[in-house]
Amino acid sequence: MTEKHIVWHEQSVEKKERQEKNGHKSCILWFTGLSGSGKSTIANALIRRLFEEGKQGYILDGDNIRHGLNQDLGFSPEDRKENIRRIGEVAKLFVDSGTIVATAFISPYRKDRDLVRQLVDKDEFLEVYVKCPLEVCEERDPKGLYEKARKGEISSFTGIDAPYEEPVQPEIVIESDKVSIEEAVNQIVTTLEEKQLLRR
Ligand SMILES: Nc1ncnc2c1ncn2[C@@H]1O[C@H](COP(=O)(O)OS(=O)(=O)O)[C@@H](OP(=O)(O)O)[C@H]1O
Ligand SMILES: Nc1ncnc2c1ncn2[C@@H]1O[C@H](COP(=O)(O)OP(=O)(O)O)[C@@H](O)[C@H]1O
Repeated sequence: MTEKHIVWHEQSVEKKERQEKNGHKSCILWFTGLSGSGKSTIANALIRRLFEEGKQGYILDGDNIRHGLNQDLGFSPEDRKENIRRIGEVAKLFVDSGTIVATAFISPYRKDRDLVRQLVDKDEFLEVYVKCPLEVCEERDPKGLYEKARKGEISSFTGIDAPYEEPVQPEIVIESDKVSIEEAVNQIVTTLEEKQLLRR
């Protein structure tokens, strides 16, 4: 690789100072799960709850990011890897800004998720597995994509003809076919409290 003449610049305001000002720690809540499992719905309900309690939160959502930052990427394993790598780097910047960032990407490959985990401190990454049987996701089919995938109109669709690797030791498991959206939010808030992330 050619030498890159670039130097890391420290900022005048540190992460710790931002966290102190916000009154809570910052972290990545990495939602993963099949399309239609409820990642986006639960992340939105959570960030709304945190917002109403005066906490700084933000969502990075698969569909939105693929409209802009990652519009050059498709759904091959290599493109999904690059998708997750870039999101990981962006999420890390949000952590540095003092924000609780919720990311809602299928992120089907364990290795790609683990690479993001390694980007931040140990207590700054929480994997949130939104577990939901394929049949339930397919029945929900909020965007009609499973139907298209079954008809062969979309190829390499996760759960149909592309793999999803379940997390091995996620910090949080939400069984979205068994708990309500509100219960899911409570479950995440409880974990954040237990890990002392909602305090300075
Ligand atoms: N082939 C294929 N496989 C899976 N998903 C597909 C595909 N094509 C389009 N979509 C739509 O894109 C959303 C998933 O994007 P992600 O960036 O989360 O995917 S990944 O993490 O890179 O695997 C996913 O959105 P969610 O339903 O929010 O998960 C789909 O709406
Ligand atoms: N307990 C639940 N948790 C999350 N979503 C649920 C739940 N029950 C039903 N749903 C519905 O399932 C769909 C999930 O879609 P979405 O949040 O876009 O999933 P994803 O982001 O994982 O693709 C939504 O239409 C949502 O209203």
